[in-house]
Amino acid sequence: MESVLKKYFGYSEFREYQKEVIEEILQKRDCLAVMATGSGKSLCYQVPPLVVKKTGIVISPLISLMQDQVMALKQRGIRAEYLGSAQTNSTVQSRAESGQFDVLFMTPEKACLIPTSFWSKLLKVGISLFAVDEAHCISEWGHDFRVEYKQLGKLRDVLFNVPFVGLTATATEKVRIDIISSLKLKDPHVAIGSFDRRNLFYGVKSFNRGQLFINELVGEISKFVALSGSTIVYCTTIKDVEQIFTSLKEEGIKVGIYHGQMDKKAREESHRLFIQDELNVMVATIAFGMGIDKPNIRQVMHYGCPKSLESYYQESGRCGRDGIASVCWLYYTRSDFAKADFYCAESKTENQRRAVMESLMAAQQYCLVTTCRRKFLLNHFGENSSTDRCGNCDNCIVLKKERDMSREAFLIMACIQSCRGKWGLNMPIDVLRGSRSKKILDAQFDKLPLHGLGKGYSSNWWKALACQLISHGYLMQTVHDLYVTVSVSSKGEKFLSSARPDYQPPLVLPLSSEMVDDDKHKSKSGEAEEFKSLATFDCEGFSEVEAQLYQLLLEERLKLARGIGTAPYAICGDQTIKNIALTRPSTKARLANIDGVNQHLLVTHGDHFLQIIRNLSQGLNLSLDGEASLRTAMTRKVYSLPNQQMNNLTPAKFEAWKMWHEDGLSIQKIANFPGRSAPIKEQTVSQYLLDAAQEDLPIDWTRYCDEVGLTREIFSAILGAITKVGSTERLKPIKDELPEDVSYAQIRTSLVMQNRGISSEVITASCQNTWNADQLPNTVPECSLIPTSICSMEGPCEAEASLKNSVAHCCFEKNEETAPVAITGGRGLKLSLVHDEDPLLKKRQKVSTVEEGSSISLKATESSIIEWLKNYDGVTLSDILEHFDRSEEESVVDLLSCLEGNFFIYKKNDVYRVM
Ligand SMILES: Nc1ncnc2c1ncn2[C@@H]1O[C@H](COP(=O)(O)OP(=O)(O)OP(=O)(O)O)[C@@H](O)[C@H]1O
Repeated sequence: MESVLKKYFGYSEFREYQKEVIEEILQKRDCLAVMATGSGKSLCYQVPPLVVKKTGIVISPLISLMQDQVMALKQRGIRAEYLGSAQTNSTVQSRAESGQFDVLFMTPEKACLIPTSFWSKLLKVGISLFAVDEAHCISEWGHDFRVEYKQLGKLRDVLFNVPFVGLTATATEKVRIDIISSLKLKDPHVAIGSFDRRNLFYGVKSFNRGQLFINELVGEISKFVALSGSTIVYCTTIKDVEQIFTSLKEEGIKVGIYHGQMDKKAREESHRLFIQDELNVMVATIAFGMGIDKPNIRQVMHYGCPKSLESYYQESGRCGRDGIASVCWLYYTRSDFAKADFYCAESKTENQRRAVMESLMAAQQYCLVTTCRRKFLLNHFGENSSTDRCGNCDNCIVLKKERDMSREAFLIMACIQSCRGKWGLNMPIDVLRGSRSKKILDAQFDKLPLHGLGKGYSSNWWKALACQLISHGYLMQTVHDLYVTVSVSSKGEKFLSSARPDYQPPLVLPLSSEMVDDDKHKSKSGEAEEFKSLATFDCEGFSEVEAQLYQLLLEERLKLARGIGTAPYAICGDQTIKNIALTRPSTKARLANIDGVNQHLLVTHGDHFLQIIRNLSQGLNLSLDGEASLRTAMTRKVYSLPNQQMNNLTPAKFEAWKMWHEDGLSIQKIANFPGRSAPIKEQTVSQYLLDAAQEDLPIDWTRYCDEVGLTREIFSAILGAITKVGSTERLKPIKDELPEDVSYAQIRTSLVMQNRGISSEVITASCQNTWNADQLPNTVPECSLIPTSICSMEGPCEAEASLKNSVAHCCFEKNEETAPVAITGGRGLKLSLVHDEDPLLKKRQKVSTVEEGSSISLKATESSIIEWLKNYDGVTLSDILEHFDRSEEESVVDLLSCLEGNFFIYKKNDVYRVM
């Protein structure tokens, strides 16, 4: 699974829920995945076909959506196609039935109408899964019910034994049950993710219709586009779409238009241009909907309140699908809330009308809340938010002004009560504002003592206050067929009973933006200032030139995409480009290591990318393979070899020694020094230093032992193992005598120290390892067996002394279930102190077990490494070095880089695996 993920998608980690769903599908279990938009549901059906190498069928509701997905999959080297009315290639169906595609998309109509012979032929070659994307369309309770989806359950009997998978981003419990029964899912694995889109900022503003506001909006959008990229502006009417489109166009912005009255061709063209980044902004009605699969939309604006919170969540959720910070702004006017009649027009029953009204009320409430908007949204979808302040919505980041509104609250609540709770908000507010309309006179509300007492505030101000009182539980709304009434709740009654016209208990409430505007507490420019920071490019961790490089790389990706007629995001995501701008890889191996770089990208465009990175970095004076902190701290020096004769010291070794000895760099820093074509292993650097020592160059042994983690105890154990083995010709038998966590670097160091007569006294006593005395290997032999050079050392260290008193020939073997077990009496048994929780050690253990007894020295070649790696589920570099012990570490590392760069192998957590 993981090699498929890296090879085809370029990612190194699965996201939450992906792995479990894929594993269940591979076990042939039916699944239902309810995961937020952009959470990565597609991967759940894209990976299994590539793992089992059998076609996966995916039902998708829209041709445009299928076409975009096919385009993106092809860019990853995945054999994908679609079947549906728009498919002009007549060979697709016959190629599909012989299993020539990894992923085959179909409309529900096509899946139901295609002859059964198609399925039987395909079943013969094998079907890995039958996935139904946007599965909520199956349910009449869902917001996008599609009658053709209902028929899909029939295929359950035809595709017996094929795992069925339903995927959706929005599903209430009712819809979930409907999906399971309609698709006839058998004991499905249900994965329900969070609806929280943490990378999305939510904000709401009220506005007054008119060109003045549109100009302001256009200004905001152009600032945003210049910094951050794609924006969608959703409008509630075609008139608004046209007006905003024209204004943006006049401003010189690359803008597209999309609505239901355009002809199909024009709509498709608009869609294509936006997807391919040829347009920066799309102004559209919600007709520009479900088919948008573009992951790098950075902003979704709603010009007008949407009809429900469900549709708002869906529409706003189209931004930031790649996980990068993105923003969702909703602009509303009070008149948006009076559209119930319009939205209810198509509802036939009272229940349906009530549902529409309730949805609209929830959207209205979302606009008006002064508390955390994310929490409000999540609560609406039945999910609890872990915090009251998300820190990523306007209400959380802009401190709302608060003030005591007890008098105003008293007035409106008392007035609602006086009007006997039979009205919506308009009547009591008109009464408070002193209206003498016919309705008021007829009801004799002009006689009420409260009449005219609220003249000082606008009608919208009172509505905003009422909304606050609703969300704080003082007032409540009741939905009737086509109207809503507002009444005082028991909490409100309590407040009223403890208040008098001249005294009210304090009631401090935050001022919503409408109230602030009305109160004239805040200037217009003040508000613009507050939100300015949100429309900035998210350049965390970027220097100014790196941000420049990022923009240039985006342009290069666009050019490349144009050249091959695809969307830039299909080549690689924005996050991948960010990582490239930050690390500026100089070799294919380094490029391959970047998250999001897949094999197809590397093979097809790798050289081109490397060339661009090199040129652009050079132009901007940025080093390649950069690590910000190191890069600024130092520049790479060129060392020349001293004149003296040093047969075994190559320039690379000498350079490493100089960097360590003279510049004081650690082994780790030298290994990762920027400017290398690829980082070398720390073991390689430590070996270089040992080689330098053998050439009589001075080494600070105390510092060196500290860096390679050689303690006196380990040193002593190694000497013991050397004596026991009786030869230093090969390191493996010595290593086998030692605990797993003793490294080759430590063994080599001990050998060189032994050769050069360096005493263990040089090792700082404080350099302790974690072995307990009773865990220490009891391999220290009788003193007489220790080679003279060791015996000549000045006095044994504490550990050596304690070892001498221990029982000889006692060792530990790894017990899979429990802690290490002591086994006595064995001869030459392996000693393996295993930390059970460390999976890497387990892997090494597996390898060394297999290798036991092997005494043939092997040389590494590309094919021998691959062949050998095939036998294991993950092997570390030291395993490889141990196995191919006739090859120099440096050349093994080079070979591995090469294999990695060509996607034959991949590395994760320092473990190598075959693709
Ligand atoms: N494991 C992963 N690591 C990094 N990125 C990922 C991973 N899985 C998916 N993505 C990326 O996340 C983005 C959204 O994924 P995807 O299109 O599958 O979302 P989705 O849940 O299907 O959304 P929607 O409901 O809108 O269809 C894509 O750009 C995808 O490449």
